[in-house]
Amino acid sequence: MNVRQSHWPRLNRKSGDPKLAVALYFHQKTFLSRTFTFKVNRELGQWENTSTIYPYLSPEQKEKLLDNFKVAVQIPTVSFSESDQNITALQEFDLLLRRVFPKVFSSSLVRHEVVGNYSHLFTVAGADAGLEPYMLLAHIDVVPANEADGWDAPPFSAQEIDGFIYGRGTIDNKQSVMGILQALEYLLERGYTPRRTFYIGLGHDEEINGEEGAVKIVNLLKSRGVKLLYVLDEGLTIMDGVVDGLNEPAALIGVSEKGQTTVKLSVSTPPGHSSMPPRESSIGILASAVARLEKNRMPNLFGHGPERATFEHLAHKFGWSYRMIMSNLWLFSSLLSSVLEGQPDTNAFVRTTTAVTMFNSGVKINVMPAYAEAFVNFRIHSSQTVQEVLNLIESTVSDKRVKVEFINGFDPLPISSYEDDTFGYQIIKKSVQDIFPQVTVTPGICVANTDSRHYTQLSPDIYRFAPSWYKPGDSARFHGVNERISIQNYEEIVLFYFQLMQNSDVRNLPTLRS
Ligand SMILES: CCCCCCCC/C=C\CCCCCCCC(=O)N[C@@H](Cc1ccccc1)C(=O)O
Ligand SMILES: [Zn+2]
Ligand SMILES: [Zn+2]
Repeated sequence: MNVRQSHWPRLNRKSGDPKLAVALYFHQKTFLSRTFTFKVNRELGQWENTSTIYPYLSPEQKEKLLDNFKVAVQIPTVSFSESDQNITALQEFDLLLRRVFPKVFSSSLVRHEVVGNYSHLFTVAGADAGLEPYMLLAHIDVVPANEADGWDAPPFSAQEIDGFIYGRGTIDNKQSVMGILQALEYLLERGYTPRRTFYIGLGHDEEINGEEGAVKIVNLLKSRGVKLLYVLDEGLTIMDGVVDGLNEPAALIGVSEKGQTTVKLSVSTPPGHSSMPPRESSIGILASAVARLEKNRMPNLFGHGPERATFEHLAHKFGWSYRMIMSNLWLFSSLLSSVLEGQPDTNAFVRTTTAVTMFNSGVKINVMPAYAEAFVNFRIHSSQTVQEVLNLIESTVSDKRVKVEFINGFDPLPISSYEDDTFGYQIIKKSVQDIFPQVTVTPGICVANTDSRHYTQLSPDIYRFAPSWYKPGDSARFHGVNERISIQNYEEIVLFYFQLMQNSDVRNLPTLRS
């Protein structure tokens, strides 16, 4: 029997997962020499009987939450650069939050503080001060968007097309900002008193490093001696149809995020008349170096980081041909990793990526340029370090005329626990399964960075996930054109946070049935 039935009747559309553990031992030099366990979600035992408010939205609530979300998307809270943000929009956003979430801002249970001028910290007091608090994060700012790049609707219009709301921030990350507060608003309206204290941190500068928002919130919490049971921020999503051979949707909970480093390559040559050019120009030398970096990608490290666990958890969900490949990785690992490196999003999962993002040179068409520079941004796989990547860059560039300068960087983030007895991971997993019963939950690695990387001193268990649906073609919407979310998905997101806040109120996870 699925014991959750008694507490969440509607939510139990999925039957219990089968118990299955098959361990295969391989003897190759790569990760395949380690145990490869086909670990299927184990059904957890009896959940504590807390009084829960049923996750339901009335037609009026659906209409209201959509209106609120649209207005949020219409406010252009753009971070242009570290020194250029749309301050007026951030102020307007502050007023919006106060207007549309009256319960949150008036409840005696909620303390609201503005941090770093435009970020927000909410402390929601739990009835049992003995329980360790948790924290939900999201960010208000967005990257710039230009309609002329090919948007089907103006990027700050929140226009509705075929059941989708179009606009910058709809999946990065106003769906979480508004979804979290909307869920809390509805819970408070329905008389909810949390048992476990929780924090909500809404940063205003995530897209430009989070120094004024997340970093200041962390310092404030540290000064108060706060320790967090878990942290949940934006990050991975529900993947549907993105991975070849995987026929069911999978919610990937980011248990870590990649590191990154940016280097500047530059070449200086004597300037001169373009009618008597040297054999190689500064631009040509630099272009060759950049081309070598693009051509000689960083090694495919599939299996050396948490992506191995992703495939372990998903193995039983693949079609038979892929299952056979995964059951015989000693033979087929290079085949699988070459499939993964075939698409930009899955490629990002298996290696340190190389992105040439800026290239500048030249002043006049008949003057040989004295100087050329390029910036290359690397996102570092979990099993590598900044130093190792820098060494590989030097050996690939391998041209004394090209100066390689380290601009900034940080190593991949620690890997948070995703064990059966890890509170945060299991609560997020249960909340996903409550709202999305058709979805398999698995750990993953977040390929981009989030504000949560500033929280490592407050908690060892940091997760990066928001339940947006991610389908083929959607990778181009992040920071790209036609960013959008379906209306149904936004409602699901509100319900997910609604459920997460209540699920987090259990004192302990159920003990596992043997
Ligand atoms: C097996 C399946 C593999 C699928 C893998 C990949 C799927 C990718 C899905 C979603 C990715 C969304 C990432 C959302 C978070 C975006 C956050 C962001 O943009 N962060 C900025 C932060 C930053 C960092 C440093 C300087 C300035 C800003 C970023 O990382 O650039
Ligand atoms: Zn984001
Ligand atoms: Zn972003």
